Amino acid sequence: MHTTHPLDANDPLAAKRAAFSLPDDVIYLDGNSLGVLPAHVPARMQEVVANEWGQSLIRGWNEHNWIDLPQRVGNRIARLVGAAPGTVVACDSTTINVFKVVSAALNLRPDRKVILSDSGNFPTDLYVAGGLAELLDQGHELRVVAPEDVEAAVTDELAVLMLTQVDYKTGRRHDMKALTEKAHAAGALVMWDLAHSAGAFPVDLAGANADFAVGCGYKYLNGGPGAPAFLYVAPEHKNHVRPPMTGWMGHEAPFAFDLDYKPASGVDRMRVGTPPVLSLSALDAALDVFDDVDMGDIRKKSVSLCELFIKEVEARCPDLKLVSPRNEAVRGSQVSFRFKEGYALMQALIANGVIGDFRAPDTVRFGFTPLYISHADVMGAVEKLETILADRLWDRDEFKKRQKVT
Ligand SMILES: Cc1ncc(COP(=O)(O)O)c(C=O)c1O
Ligand SMILES: Nc1c(O)cccc1C(=O)C[C@H](N)C(=O)O
Repeated sequence: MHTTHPLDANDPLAAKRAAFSLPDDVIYLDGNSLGVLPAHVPARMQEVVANEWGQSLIRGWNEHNWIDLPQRVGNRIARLVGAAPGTVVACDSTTINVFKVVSAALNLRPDRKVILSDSGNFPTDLYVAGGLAELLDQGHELRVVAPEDVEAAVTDELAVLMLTQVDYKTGRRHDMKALTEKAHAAGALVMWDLAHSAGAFPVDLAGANADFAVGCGYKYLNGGPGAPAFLYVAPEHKNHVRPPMTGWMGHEAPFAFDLDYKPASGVDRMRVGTPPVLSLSALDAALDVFDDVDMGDIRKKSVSLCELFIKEVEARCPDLKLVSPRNEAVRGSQVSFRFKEGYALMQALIANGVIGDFRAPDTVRFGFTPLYISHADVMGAVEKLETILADRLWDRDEFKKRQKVT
């Protein structure tokens, strides 16, 4: 196993690894699916559970300002995705936020009926948009084209262009600014799913003029399994959108217990019910690791890690075929390869301490999270990969048996 690599010598993020609790015997290349536990989070959670909840009880809503956690955490995420304060709220799951945002966007384009997306989108986004079109029963259509055909498919029929910036399987990255501009020129609104972008590289929602965005709290933001997600509404829409879920936490005065619904001003109207204080507190604490980090440094190191991985795998594991873009400019922070027995290969890798994941039918996927992964880890992972392939260690029944969650 490599313990040092020359490219790690001047890494401005090297010290960050100590801020995470990583098992010693694991090279973790799956932070794009579930981020790593920041080392200070357990103590913070102990404090929240034992003192905030345990001692303050119901008084905690005021004493610890639990009620504003969605905005406070939202504002911290806003900084990472190039959004102004007061435009992001941390709430619900990404799936639910897709529903809320697409519905609100359709409502702003009542004369148009087409939602355009691509076949590289994460299925939940497509399921939700298709389901919403059915539910509305007003003739809406979800149109799905190949990722490379999106630009040409933008027409003046579009109400909403709904895209995930980084393809979860291949790591291919859409040009957010160019596609947003194109959609706006056609009179459409745009929603970006930043699940594989937020915390992975600099995102500039305001600079791209995006209308809406959603994203996950448990991937590169390290908020823990099932962490709350976030949503963004551009300043020009945030006081006009009509939320589809008119819950009391999106009301202008929830504690007036008024019988009539009046939306809160700003992005708060997209909140629905009581915030999950424990999970939001974990996400809030986890975001501390970004406080003194330059997202430009994260991107620089991410590119370097991905380039090294691609170069070494292609040189040493010729049976693997690269599916990610070779050009870093159109790639996120993950690298995928195709291998016929990809599932068994990934299980063998995991059994040997290298954790990535598998996406059907034949893709092995490796996420590179610069806050806690080094170039030495990349070399260590490639070495295991090379041995497992050379010795056909994947070719065992135990590695071929599918698990419930892959
Ligand atoms: C791009 C993308 N969008 C949405 C989701 C789903 O989010 P959730 O299951 O947290 O609602 C995921 C991953 O699960 C994803 O990768
Ligand atoms: N959310 C997940 C889960 O609950 C279990 C296993 C994986 C996930 C994921 O996040 C998958 C992920 N969005 C992906 O990019 O494939």
